[in-house]
Amino acid sequence: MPTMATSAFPLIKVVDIPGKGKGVVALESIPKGTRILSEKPRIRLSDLRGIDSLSLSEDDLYFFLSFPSHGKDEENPVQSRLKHFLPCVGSVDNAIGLFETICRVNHTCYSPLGRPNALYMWREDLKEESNSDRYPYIFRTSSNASSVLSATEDIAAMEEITVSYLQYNIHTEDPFIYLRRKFGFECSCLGCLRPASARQKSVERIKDFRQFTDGLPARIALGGPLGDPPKSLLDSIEKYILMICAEGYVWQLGSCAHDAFQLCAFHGDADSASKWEALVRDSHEILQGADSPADQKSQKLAAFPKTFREWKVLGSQKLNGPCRANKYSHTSTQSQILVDRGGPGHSPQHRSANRHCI
Ligand SMILES: C[S@@+](CC[C@H](N)C(=O)[O-])C[C@H]1O[C@@H](n2cnc3c(N)ncnc32)[C@H](O)[C@@H]1O
Repeated sequence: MPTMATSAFPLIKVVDIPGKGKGVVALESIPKGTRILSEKPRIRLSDLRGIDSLSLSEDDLYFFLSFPSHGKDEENPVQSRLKHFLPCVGSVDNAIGLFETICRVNHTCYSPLGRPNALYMWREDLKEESNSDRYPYIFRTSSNASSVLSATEDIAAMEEITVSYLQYNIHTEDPFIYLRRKFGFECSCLGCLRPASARQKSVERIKDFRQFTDGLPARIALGGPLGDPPKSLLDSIEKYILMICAEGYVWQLGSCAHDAFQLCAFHGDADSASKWEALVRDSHEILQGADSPADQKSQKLAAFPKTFREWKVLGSQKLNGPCRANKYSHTSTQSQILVDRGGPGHSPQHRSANRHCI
């Protein structure tokens, strides 16, 4: 497998990774936000059904068979492998591709003990070439589709590059069980090596988070004497942000911080609203790129919170910017992140009344 040695991309290499088959490591440090690689598929199918009639060259068949298979012996060896490539081959039109290097990237779960340091996505939907030097991870293709691998963390030289096959969505099922059922392998990331009881506690916290966020828009909009006092709701939002980030899902910070922004904007607190939305913007910059519509919207709201369409609809009240959630800004590294295993309300700091907020 080749080392990628072009000036456009950082140096990476496919190597053997104990217990996982092959994997990809960085040969130099890669700053967060870097586009590590964009790659066109080596083999592309319009959908999975095409696999039966696929005639592979000898080279391609050899390549296919170099991937691990978790299928039963009687299964078609190509098909049984394809099943396990699926996380990295989806596209907007459901076409399937097999990528020389991107398909070698292993998985890490989001957990209190770690998280992936990269993300890949298929950028077929974007039709122009990127002209952004500042945000090179935005890849736009004008012709054939590509899959793009971007660093979501600073990656050290010789560190393995991993993604989440479940993308950055939160899952309310134990990922170890889900991955075994769906992709046929037993994940050996640090989160999955925890005892089942510890993994189950994470699942419970994630369900609790999901329940809280599902009910949040209604609670924010209710406001006034019938609803939660806005300060205490804001406090709860921050506690849940801390909890879910401690579970490794740092990308949830963006959507929760936007909820907090709305709450402050509904109550006409420009200063606090702006600070919350700055966290949203940071999140979007890494995940979607600074020229994505989502990021441009949050840049504008952070700079001019009063342009929010429902500005001050619930009156005027001084609230708070982030007090501890800013620790999770994506300029932080994993090691700086506080792990709050107690969940909302369990830590004395969470209950402190006179907090100093940014
Ligand atoms: C898309 S391939 C990744 C490249 C693969 N390791 C190889 O040798 O070509 C997915 C397969 O890699 C292995 N794998 C990926 N992440 C893993 C993990 N966290 N723990 C154990 N095996 C993993 C599993 O065999 C999985 O089916």
